Amino acid sequence: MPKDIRVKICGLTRAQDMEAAVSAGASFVGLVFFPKSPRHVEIATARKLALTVPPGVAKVALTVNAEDALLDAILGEVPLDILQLHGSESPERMAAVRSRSGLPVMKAVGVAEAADLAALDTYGRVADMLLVDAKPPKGAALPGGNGLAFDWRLLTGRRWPVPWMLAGGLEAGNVAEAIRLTGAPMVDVSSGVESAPGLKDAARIAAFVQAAQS
Ligand SMILES: O=C(O)c1ccccc1NCC(=O)[C@H](O)[C@H](O)COP(=O)(O)O
Repeated sequence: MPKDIRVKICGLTRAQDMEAAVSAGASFVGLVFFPKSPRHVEIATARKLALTVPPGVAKVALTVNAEDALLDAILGEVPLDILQLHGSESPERMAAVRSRSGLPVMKAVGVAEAADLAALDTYGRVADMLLVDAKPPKGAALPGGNGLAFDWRLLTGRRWPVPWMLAGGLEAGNVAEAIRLTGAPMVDVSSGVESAPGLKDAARIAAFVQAAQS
C-alpha cells in the first residue's frame, strides 16, 4: 500500500523543472539562493518560478548564512512558505529569521557520524522543521546538494519533536531503503533527479516520487 511520504525537490532553476516536480506530486519545491551553487536562482527568476506553483505545494527558499538585506530582498519579491537555513546559523539567528520573516524555518543539519546528532536535538527544540542532510566533505564548495549519502543507520530510533526530512545522496534506486531504515516521513532530493548540475530531469523526478511513495 502506498505510504504518505512527502517529497521535496530542491534546486529548481527552470520552468519545465518546476512543472515536472509539481506534476510528479512533490509537496515541497526548493529554490536555492547561493551564488556558488549551479542551482542558484536570481530573485526575479525565483519569483517567476514561484508564481507557477499551485496552492498545496510549499515553496521553500534555501539560503546559507544570509544577512537580513538578502532575506528582505527575497521575501519582498518571492512568494514563499518556508525558509530553509543551510549554513551555520545559530539557534538565536534562526529565531530572529523566523520573527523577521514570519515564516516557518527549516534548519538543515549535516550528519556524517554519531557526534553530529547532538545538533539535531538542539535545533529540534527551536526549529519548525529539520532537514537531516549528509555533511559536506571537508573543503566542499557547497554545504548541500553534493549527492552524498550518510550512514542512515545512525538515525535508528532517533526522533525529534518537529517534522523532519531526510536528504543526501537520495535517488529513485535507494530512497525506499533509506525510508525503511530511518522511518523518514519526508525526503528531499537534488542531484539524484538531475541530468547535469542545476538541470532537473522530468523522468528522474517522477521515478523518485514514485519510489519514495511505493
Ligand atoms: O543544492 C545546492 O546547490 C545547495 C547549495 C547550497 C546549500 C544547500 C544546497 N542544497 C541543499 C538541499 O536541500 C539539497 O536538496 C540536499 O542537500 C540534498 O542534496 P543531494 O544530495 O544533491 O540530493
